[in-house]
Amino acid sequence: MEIEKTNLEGCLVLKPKVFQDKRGYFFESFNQRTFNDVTGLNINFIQDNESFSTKGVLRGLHFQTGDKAQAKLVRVIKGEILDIVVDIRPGSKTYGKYFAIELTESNKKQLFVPRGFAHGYIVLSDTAIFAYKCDNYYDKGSEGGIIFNDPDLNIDWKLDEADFIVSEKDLVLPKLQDLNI
Ligand SMILES: Cc1cn([C@H]2C[C@H](O)[C@@H](COP(=O)(O)OP(=O)(O)O[C@H]3O[C@@H](C)C(=O)[C@@H](O)[C@H]3O)O2)c(=O)[nH]c1=O
Repeated sequence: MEIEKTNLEGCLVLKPKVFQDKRGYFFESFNQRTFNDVTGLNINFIQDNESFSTKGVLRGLHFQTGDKAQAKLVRVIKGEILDIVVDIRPGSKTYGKYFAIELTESNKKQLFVPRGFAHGYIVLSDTAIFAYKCDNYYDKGSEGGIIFNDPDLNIDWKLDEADFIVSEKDLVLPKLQDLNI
C-alpha cells in the first residue's frame, strides 16, 4: 500500500498493491491493519455504500454536520471519475480550498477524506461504479451541501457544465459563504 499526502492536511491518497496474473488481478480493497499502519489513524468504518452513475453525473458537494460528520474512504470499481474534496474545517489554513483526483478502475487509487470536508464527484466515463466506506451512519437530518459551481471554489469539473446531470436536491445547495456551520 502506497500513501501520498495532498494539499489538504489529512486528505490522503492510497494505492493498494495489486497482484496481476494470468487469471486477472487481486487486491485488498480494505485491510484495517494496513490502513491504520500507513495512515497512523484508527478509523472505525461502519457503513459501505455503492452507486452507479452515467457520464456527466455530478454528485455533491456533500457532508454531514456536527457529531454525524463522516470520514470516507472512496474508490472506483468500474469506470473513471473526478473526485473533489473541499476543506470546510473552520479555522483551517486551507479553508475553502479543494483537492481533485481522478479515481479510475485502472489506477485503483483510493482517497481518504477526513471529517470536516465536503465531497463530490463527476463521472468521466460512459458509466461508473463508485464505492466508499464511512465512519458514521447516514443521517438525513444532518445532510449539508455546497453548490458544485460555487464561484468562490471555482472547481474545474473537466466536463462541459451543459452536460452535467445533477439531482434536484444538489441543484439548490447554497454557496460555501452562505453555509451555517
Ligand atoms: C448517502 C445515502 C443515501 N441514502 C438514500 C437517500 C436517497 O433516497 C438516496 C440517494 O441519496 P443521495 O441523492 O444523497 O445520494 P448521493 O448524491 O450519491 O450522495 C452521496 O454523494 C457523495 C458525493 C457523498 O460524498 C456521499 O457521502 C453521499 O452524500 O439514497 C441512504 O439511504 N443512505 C446513504 O448513506
